[in-house]
Formats: sequence, C-alpha cells, structure tokens
Amino acid sequence: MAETLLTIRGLRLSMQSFDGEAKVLNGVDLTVRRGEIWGLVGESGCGKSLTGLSVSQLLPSPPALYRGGEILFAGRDVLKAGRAEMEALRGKRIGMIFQDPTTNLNPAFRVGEQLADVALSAARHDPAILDLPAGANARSRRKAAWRLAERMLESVGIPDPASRLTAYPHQFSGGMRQRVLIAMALIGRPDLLIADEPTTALDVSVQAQILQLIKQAVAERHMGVILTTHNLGVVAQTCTHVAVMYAGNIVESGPVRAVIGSPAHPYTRALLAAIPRRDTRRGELKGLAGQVPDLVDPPPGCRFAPRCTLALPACRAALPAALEVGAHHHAACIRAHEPELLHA
Ligand SMILES: Nc1ncnc2c1ncn2[C@@H]1O[C@H](COP(=O)(O)OP(=O)(O)OP(=O)(O)O)[C@@H](O)[C@H]1O
Repeated sequence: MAETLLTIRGLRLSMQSFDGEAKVLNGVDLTVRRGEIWGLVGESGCGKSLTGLSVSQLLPSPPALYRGGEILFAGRDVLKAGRAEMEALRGKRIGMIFQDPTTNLNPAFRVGEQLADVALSAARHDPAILDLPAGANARSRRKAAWRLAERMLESVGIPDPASRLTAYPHQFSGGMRQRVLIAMALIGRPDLLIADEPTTALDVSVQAQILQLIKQAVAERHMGVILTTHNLGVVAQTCTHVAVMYAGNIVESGPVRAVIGSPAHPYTRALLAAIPRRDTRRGELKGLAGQVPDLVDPPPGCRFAPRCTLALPACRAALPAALEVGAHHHAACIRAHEPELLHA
C-alpha cells in the first residue's frame, strides 16, 4: 500500500460566532496516501473548506478553536506545529489552490515575479528545487527561479510561457489564472495538494482541462490530493476516493466507484438522487429537502437524523460509528448493513 501522507483523526473544530460556538467539525477522520485524489463532497456549509484549511493551518484563532483530534502530516501533528514550521510545510510540502484565482494572485506584480518568489521560498527548505550548485549567489538563484517559473507555466499548458512571465494577472483569462495558481501550488513539489473548489468559477470546458492537469500532476509526481467540490460529476471524473461530509462529519468514504456505485449512507443516496439528469453541469448538487442543522446547537446523535427518512430513535442517541460496508468503504449509519432497506 502506498505511503500515508496525512492522517486526520477525530478532528473537532468550533468557530466562535455572535450566536455562540458553532461545532463545525465534529470528529473528522481521513487518511490520504500517495497517488490518491480524495474528493470532499457535500452541501454548502458542511465543513469541506474548514477541513482543508485546518490541514494547512490557515484559520485564525479566534474564531477557530480546535477542540480535539489530531492532523498528522510529515510525522508531526500540525495542530501543535509552530508558525515557522507551518510556513515551511506550506511553502514546500503542502500546495494549495483556491476557488477564486483573482484573490490569490497579487494584481500589482508580474506573474513571473510571483512564481519566482514562491520558488525561492520553497528552495530555502529544499535547495534542489532550483537545481544549482551549492553556494550559488542571489542573482543566479533568482535566474534559476525564473527559469523554473517558465517551465512550470509550460507544464500547465500556458502558451508562450517566456513572454507570459512578464504579464500581470489581469492580462490572463480566468482559466489561465487558475493554471498559474496550479503552477504556483506545484512549484515547490508538494507531497499534498489541497484544491478547494478549484474549478467552480470556470466554464465547463476549462473545468475539464484544469481537472485533467491535477490528475496529470498526481500521475507524474505521486502526490496526494484533497479536492473539495459540490459536484459529484467532478468527483466521478477526477477522484480515486471520496469522503461525503454532512454537518461536520464524514458520513461515508471509500473508493469512488464503491461509494457512487453502492452508496450506503442515506445522505449519500439523497445527494446522488438530487443530481438533475439533464443539467449541463452534470453532477452539480441541487438542494435537498430540509436544511443543514444549526451547528451552534446541533441535533444529538447523527446530525442527519432530522432529515433522514430511515432514522430510528437510536440514531438520535449517539453519533454512529463508521461501519465497514465494503473494501475500504465505510458509512457512519447504524442501518448501513441493511442493504434491502437502503436500496428500497
Ligand atoms: N470564519 C468563520 N466564522 C464562523 N463560522 C464559519 C467561518 N467559516 C466557516 N464557518 C461555518 O463553518 C461551517 C462550515 O464551513 P465550510 O466553509 O467548511 O463549509 P463548506 O462545506 O466548505 O461550504 P461551501 O461548499 O459553501 O464552501 C459553516 O456552517 C460556516 O458557516
């Protein structure tokens, strides 16, 4: 089995708000190995982004308050890592791509400068990135970083990369800016890539190209990826594994084929049933009946129980444990072993 990169165990996170403490992650467990692309999927507000932001430790505290659990990466619990250590991990071993490329590129600087800066910062932790002899001076380091930036732009399919390095972000289309951000996230050769809704703002054909780039990067570099998305079509097309989140819990997880082909949790089944067949953005989640619960005062036991047509009194008594329903396939539902019922 491939090397484990990330283990999240029992992660509990609260966010302070005017109404009180919202219990936004309620014991999240997730393991990512090299070569795996994990889709984190679920309705808006279920905790997908906060899971990714917790791994990269990008949430200010307050409002974020970690109430338990651990996030093991590179032999370290990142919840206990200091600021400098986290900056080193983010610069080098964890790459990140976010939904809106405009907010992550500085409009005042040329794209090449921004890429070269990231390369130089990553090279502080891994000098091999610049492929220079030891003791190279600052000028040669800057030149090498610029050359690397050009190669990275080329690798993400930006035509005429040498001249594009001197352009400003506003001179790129949305899809091209997202490619630049992928280049930026990959330039430090990360082991883990966290891509938070990387294609939501893009049109369907550009979306497919960007997802293909992520798949290609995984094949070439053998990274692990966490990809958050509302779109089960994106998961089916891109991911090797999927974790379905509901109100701060992973309710079902496993290989994509198993989860989408034989969903064992009523929430996963409801999500799949809610995909409109003729939608051009196939796989986009539409609203389900009922609402995601208030997380300041969440329902006891299974948080999906108030919306679940199969709920029993026992579902409201305790948070259900994840049951194995197939090879590496788990569902946190006390009725997960009742296939006749679930497939009724
Ligand atoms: N800065 C914050 N302060 C208070 N609550 C927050 C903050 N950020 C997120 N939350 C709450 O935490 C919960 C989970 O948010 P998160 O952004 O992880 O959801 P998500 O599944 O990524 O949703 P989306 O798909 O809309 O991005 C939501 O109820 C949200 O309102």
